[in-house]
Amino acid sequence: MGKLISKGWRKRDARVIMLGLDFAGKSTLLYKLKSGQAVETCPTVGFNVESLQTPCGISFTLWDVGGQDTPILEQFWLHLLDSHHWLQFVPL
Ligand SMILES: Nc1nc2c(ncn2[C@@H]2O[C@H](COP(=O)(O)OP(=O)(O)OP(=O)(O)O)[C@@H](O)[C@H]2O)c(=O)[nH]1
Ligand SMILES: [Mg+2]
Repeated sequence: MGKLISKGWRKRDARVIMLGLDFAGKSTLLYKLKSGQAVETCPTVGFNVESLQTPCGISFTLWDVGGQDTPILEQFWLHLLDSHHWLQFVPL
């Protein structure tokens, strides 16, 4: 995200998908960024979505995807793979 906030970046909004194994700390990071505080989390079923704005006016939509294998997560991946719109935000 630091790169997006740097001077040369002109787009004013970004969508970020947070991926990682279960218990890696994704939701903790999401809510820390959102509220500035460490919050107690539960294992994510499906995904959490939060929006936040930096002081310099860049909007982020953060998708925190649960690391555990669930049918909801499978649906999410199918939706992601079906959508070129989302694929452009997946780092390679
Ligand atoms: N020591 C330490 N513990 C952390 C840190 N970040 C998260 N945790 C703890 O790790 C556990 C899992 O954190 P979550 O944020 O729920 O992990 P997650 O990646 O969202 O897990 P899933 O939702 O199952 O995919 C929690 O008990 C957190 O308190 C960290 O930086 N240091
Ligand atoms: Mg989680």
